[in-house]
Amino acid sequence: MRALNNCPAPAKLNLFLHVTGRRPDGYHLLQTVFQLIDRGDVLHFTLREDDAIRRVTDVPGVPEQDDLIVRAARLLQAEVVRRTGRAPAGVDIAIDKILPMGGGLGGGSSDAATTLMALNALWQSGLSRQELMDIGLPLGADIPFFIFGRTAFAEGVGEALREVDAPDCWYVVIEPGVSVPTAKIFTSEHLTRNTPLVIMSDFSSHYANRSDLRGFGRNDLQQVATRLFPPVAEAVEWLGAYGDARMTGSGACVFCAFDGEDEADAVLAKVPAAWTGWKAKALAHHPLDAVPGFGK
Ligand SMILES: C[C@](O)(CO)[C@H](O)COP(=O)(O)OP(=O)(O)OC[C@H]1O[C@@H](n2ccc(N)nc2=O)[C@H](O)[C@@H]1O
Ligand SMILES: Nc1ncnc2c1ncn2[C@@H]1O[C@H](COP(=O)(O)OP(=O)(O)OP(=O)(O)O)[C@@H](O)[C@H]1O
Repeated sequence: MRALNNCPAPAKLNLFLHVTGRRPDGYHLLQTVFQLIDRGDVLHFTLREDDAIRRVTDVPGVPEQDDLIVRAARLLQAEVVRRTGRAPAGVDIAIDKILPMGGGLGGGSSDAATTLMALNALWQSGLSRQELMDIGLPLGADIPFFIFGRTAFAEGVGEALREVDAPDCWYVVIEPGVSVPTAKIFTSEHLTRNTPLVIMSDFSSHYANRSDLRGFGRNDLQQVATRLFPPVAEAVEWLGAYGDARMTGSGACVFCAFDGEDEADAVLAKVPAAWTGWKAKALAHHPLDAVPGFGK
């Protein structure tokens, strides 16, 4: 096998996100539910004759050497060298980037996760899912989730994952047109860091017969982000007229759940022209999950 084309890197939504503490290294302890959705970037991998790792698509604002895709590929390549004493073939990586950066949709993390899974298959390196998750975590707190590949209740900094059921619903997502730097939100003096712990079954029982999150949890980062980025506040207020609108991750995107596609379409038709809006369906599994060799 010389190439793997059309590898999906789906986005995630944080259905709720509680900040429950802070570690001595400054990272925050979270409780969240990660939901995969059927919208994302698409990556293409072609092996090279030499051992170079190259991103062959220009991504505005992200130099090749800083790209999480390239950094993830290098880490896996180094791990293969450590295990076998031989460098695997280099790779050209192309990306169809559609997810906004600093959108809270986990785009960069998902790209990196797909890279680790695809190269594990192309190089036949045989690493387990857990080993790939361990390689990814230092690059981004959301990477282990994308490799885990199921709707997940997450704790720690997002790396302690348990599969959980969530409704098979539709989401309307609004991109308010700003990019939110995650670190700026977490370092704010206004961030509350002491939300009481919930237990996973609280979430499951709340969600048993409904798609609406109303009454369960919140996104603790939202208060800080809406204060710093007024367009995020405007999007929450606008979408909030149709249901429980919440921010995902550290923002900027805002989402709301709907039982049916028709309801989502009706709201989407009204999104003000100044914003980008789209719908997506909840995914219970990562689309690469069903492909053999991507992690075992
Ligand atoms: C907030 C979430 O979107 C929830 O899904 C993610 O945990 C953020 O993940 P991410 O964008 O991949 O962020 P990272 O690159 O890991 O971290 C960026 C910065 O955010 C802060 N950060 C991030 C995650 C976390 N649990 N605590 C933190 O304090 C740290 O200052 C870190 O330097
Ligand atoms: N392949 C990549 N795609 C997007 N961003 C990347 C990539 N590689 C590095 N980055 C950097 O990571 C930053 C965060 O991008 P990303 O799209 O993951 O944010 P996000 O959706 O807010 O993520 P999260 O929900 O994890 O906070 C970008 O601003 C960019 O500088």
